[in-house]
Amino acid sequence: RRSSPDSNMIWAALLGITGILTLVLLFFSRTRQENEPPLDKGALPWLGHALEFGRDAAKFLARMKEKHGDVFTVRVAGQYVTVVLDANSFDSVVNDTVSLDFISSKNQLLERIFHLKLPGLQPAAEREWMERYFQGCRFAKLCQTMKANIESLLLGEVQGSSASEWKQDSLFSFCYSLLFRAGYLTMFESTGNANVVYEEFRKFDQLLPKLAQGSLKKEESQTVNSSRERLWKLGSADWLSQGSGPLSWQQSYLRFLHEEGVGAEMQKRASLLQLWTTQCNNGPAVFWLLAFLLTHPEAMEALKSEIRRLNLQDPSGHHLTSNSLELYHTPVFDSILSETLRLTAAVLIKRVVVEDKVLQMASGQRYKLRRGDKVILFPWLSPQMDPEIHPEPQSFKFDRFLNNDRSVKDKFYKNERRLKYYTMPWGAGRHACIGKEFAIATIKQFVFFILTHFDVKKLEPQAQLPPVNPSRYGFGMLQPDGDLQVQYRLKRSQSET
Ligand code: HEM
Ligand SMILES: CCCCC[C@H](O)/C=C/[C@@H]1[C@@H](C/C=C\CCCC(=O)O)[C@@H]2C[C@H]1OO2
Repeated sequence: RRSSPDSNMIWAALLGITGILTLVLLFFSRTRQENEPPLDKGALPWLGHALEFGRDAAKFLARMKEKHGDVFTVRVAGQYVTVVLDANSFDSVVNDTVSLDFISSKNQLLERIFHLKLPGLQPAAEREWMERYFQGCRFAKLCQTMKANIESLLLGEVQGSSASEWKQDSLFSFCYSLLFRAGYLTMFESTGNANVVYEEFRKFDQLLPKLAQGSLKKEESQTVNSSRERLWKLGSADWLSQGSGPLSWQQSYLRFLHEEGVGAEMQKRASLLQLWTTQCNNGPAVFWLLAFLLTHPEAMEALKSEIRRLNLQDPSGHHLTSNSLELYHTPVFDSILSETLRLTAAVLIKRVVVEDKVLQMASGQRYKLRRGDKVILFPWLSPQMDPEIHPEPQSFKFDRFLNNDRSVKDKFYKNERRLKYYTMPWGAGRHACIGKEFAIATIKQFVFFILTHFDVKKLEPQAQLPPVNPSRYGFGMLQPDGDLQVQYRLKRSQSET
């Protein structure tokens, strides 16, 4: 069959265009330059490693570390991301506020996840406001109210059931729901319907990683949109028309935003951001801690014996208040919490390179970073799961952070160098967690109350920990895929009083 002159011309044009595109791609395509980290662009044009990264960031980054070492650059959806996994060199990332910027990448996420734009708001002013709130009298009041809410919600769970009757529940749902509701009543609306907000919040939270990565399916997108709308409505608080009582944390925050010139619509959206930021980690943290205790009897026994030694009473015979509980030395509990967070806190620390930078490694090596690229740390992989720092890193060892004399162990080494960052659940530098002390106080209150007032056991004695949901790597506390069935009841001595 003979082709017409027209189709010959079309073929020639197509070939020409393809040739030009190939030349342009070759010319502009990125190659590794001298003194730059190893470059791994992945097989897919433009997308690079985006799919593998999104599916399971921990697995992907571990594979790259195996291939390239502690520093490398990968292509992820058109972006070049340099990953730094040498904990001895973290300071040159977390302490650099000149060449590296946190805000622009955070703002992108805020817009995508919460439809939130706060152009007039100074991030430093907001952070300062929050830091001040989590100190002194207001902090003490928050701890007290949180303690009261935790206790009444926990006791509410067994109200009406007879003294020795075991109740059954799924541990993750139980912990997340209870801590969310206690946190909501403490910081947001003390008279609100925390159950309804929690149900909606979970739908949103479950899809948040996919929303952040832009990989939602159509029906998931609809769920997220309607959940977000409902949460905006449920969570909007009016700080102006309140009576004479003290403002809640949320109302004070909204008043602060108003004074900074933020309008009502963005205030409502910022409220949801803060609801997520302040409530998404405590429940999962307590779940993992209790799940480790239930699957490691020696850890449970060590903690119970520490609690018995405290006697949980002050010399005047009164039960401990939340403040005095914080004052007690609880090295075993502290070690168990650190070990829990080492295994299950998995935030990605991300910065944008705003001017060309030389990354100074502890080894003396220097790497050039290009403006416009991103830099990330993933402390879960390194230092938290590094076998040179923490032998048998996959195992839960309740005394990993204890010295032989039961004092807190804080000396860890890599390559004979003492590490500043041997575990990093709270982030580091100018953007580290603001609520750390409050979170620790809350987790301690919850765990101590449950162990002193309830009997708790696994439903199936042989049951193991559920696996991790791999889509959560990078988004704060990990969550399980599945759950752990447990039984609990009020302790005899408590039900008699
Ligand atoms: C186990 C519990 C918690 C863990 C593991 C945790 C962890 C973190 C981490 C790693 C960051 C920094 C993320 C980054 O560098 O991008 C962060 C930020 C933050 N956390 Fe926490 N957090 C917890 C609980 C809380 C609680 C209870 C509150 C408040 C009530 C809170 C308030 C905040 C706030 C406001 C920020 C934002 C800081 C900023 O943007 O500058 N966190 N948290
Ligand atoms: C999702 C963006 C909001 C950031 C708010 C705040 O600065 C951080 C709060 C962290 C948050 C960390 C989770 C995700 C960060 C996104 C990682 C990425 O850039 O891909 C969560 C609550 C706080 O601890 O864990």
